[in-house]
Amino acid sequence: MLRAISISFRCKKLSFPNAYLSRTILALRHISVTSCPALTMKALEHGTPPLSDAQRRTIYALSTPPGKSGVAVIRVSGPETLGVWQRIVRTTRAARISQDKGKGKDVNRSVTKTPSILPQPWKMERCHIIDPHTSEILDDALAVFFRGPRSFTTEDVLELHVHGGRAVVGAVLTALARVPGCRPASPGEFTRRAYEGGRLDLTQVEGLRDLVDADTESQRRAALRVAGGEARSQFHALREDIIGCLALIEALIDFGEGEDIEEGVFDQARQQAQRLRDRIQSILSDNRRGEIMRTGIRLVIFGPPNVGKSSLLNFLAQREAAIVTHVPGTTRDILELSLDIGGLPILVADTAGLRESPDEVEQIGIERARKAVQAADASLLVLSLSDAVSATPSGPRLHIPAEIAPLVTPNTFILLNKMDLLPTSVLMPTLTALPQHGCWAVSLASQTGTGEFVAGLATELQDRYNLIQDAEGEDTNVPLITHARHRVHLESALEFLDAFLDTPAPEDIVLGAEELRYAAQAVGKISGLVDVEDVLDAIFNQFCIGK
Ligand SMILES: Nc1nc2c(ncn2[C@@H]2O[C@H](COP(=O)(O)OP(=O)(O)OP(=O)(O)O)[C@@H](O)[C@H]2O)c(=O)[nH]1
Ligand SMILES: [Mg+2]
Repeated sequence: MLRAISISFRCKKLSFPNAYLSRTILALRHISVTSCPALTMKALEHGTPPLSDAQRRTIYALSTPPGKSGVAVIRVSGPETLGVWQRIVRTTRAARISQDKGKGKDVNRSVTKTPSILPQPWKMERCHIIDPHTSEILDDALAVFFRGPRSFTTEDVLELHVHGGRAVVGAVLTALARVPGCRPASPGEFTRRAYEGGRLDLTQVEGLRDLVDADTESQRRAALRVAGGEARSQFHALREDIIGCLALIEALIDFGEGEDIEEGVFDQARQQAQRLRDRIQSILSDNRRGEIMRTGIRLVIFGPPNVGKSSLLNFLAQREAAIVTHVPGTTRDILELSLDIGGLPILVADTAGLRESPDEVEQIGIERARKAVQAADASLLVLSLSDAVSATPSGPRLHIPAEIAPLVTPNTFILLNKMDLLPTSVLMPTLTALPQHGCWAVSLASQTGTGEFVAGLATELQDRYNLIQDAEGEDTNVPLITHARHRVHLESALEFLDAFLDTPAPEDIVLGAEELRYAAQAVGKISGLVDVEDVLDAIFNQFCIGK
């Protein structure tokens, strides 16, 4: 139908004879009649061409998860929202008003018979939802009208809080489909309208999505900050400063130093660019903390066979996720689980025990385990305490098998398991000789020391990812970058600033200005201020319908 309309417009522009035009439109109508549902037929019978999706600008969707629930929220947004209210919402307020005027006796019975009255914006009202054709009551509900631009999408928005049964929701959605100008929303369309209306920038859109997806406390806190506009204002300030630097150079190009412009402006611009460069560099040197916190810290459990790696995974998951037997080489493939450890999102992976093995299948598993350790954000080496610690004249000494040693770094956490197998006389001096940080001794069989281990691991990870809260419970040293997309644009802004700083002397100032312009554009792309059409679909399509 869209194509039909655009062709007819083009025909008009080229001044085709009217007879030709009407034949074309008739033919196109025929196409739409054969390809469109009953609604189209009905519209044509009444002599009005059906509306295209683009024309039906008012969208609606169930915003709560489908299925049975106490309450379901249906959202409507767009220019026809008030029309929707008038057609399907009958408030008890309206009935009361008409009763006061002596036109009705019983408020409840007269609600649907009462003509609609305008909503009181931002106030929740008790109402009946009615079928616009039959006036049948579909539900006893609550409705709230948000008058644009003071709404989520910046358009008029209506929220219907109905009973969360499938039949109720289905009936209300069907009623909405019957209101002219309305169509179902596509995934993320409400948020996209909020973005297009200037209510949110792209970082806030991403923050909102992360908030919906947040599984742990740290993810929730980080997403809430971004959705609230913290990243938006910082990226905005950065872009403004680059533009300020560009303004100096533009002034030099237009007027020249010395005559109309005071001396030293070029040097001033260079110093400013250098400071901006350092600022971006320090934002980028965050060890990907923001991205890791959002997606989860990848922690790989590794070590020799039969030391209790799978037992550890099961303990952390609090269920029998992995197979545990006394046979060395039980685990072959990588088993990954998403867990919440001390409020941190952790993707824990159990791996095959590392050893020389003639078994082809086991060899593949071992190779996968090695690669997983190398690609991980953090790794945890599990050893059996009795095998790993040997007595030496200078005290107990930790022994790491030769095939595992290359994978161990100063950042590797160590868990010494099976401490129940060591006699107390040997255990006590061993425990006192262990490193103070990142090393724990436990018995997964008897669950001795496991509480200290989990708390210690969480603290170490919080330290490492620098997510420490201050006395007021606020996170300190919060990373600005939370998505790989931000990093890509900041890296290119850094390159443009470097290119500006490399521009030789004031002669090439025009080229230098161009570099600064690109740097500002790169930072602008993070917020969606320029030229980001290509990324919009990717970002909004990840939302569920109704968001
Ligand atoms: N005594 C004792 N036995 C344990 C402890 N933890 C695990 N085990 C036993 O050690 C054996 C091996 O445990 P797993 O968890 O399968 O060890 P794994 O490191 O995953 O072994 P692979 O998958 O073969 O690499 C099982 O029989 C467990 O019951 C412990 O703390 N003490
Ligand atoms: Mg195992």
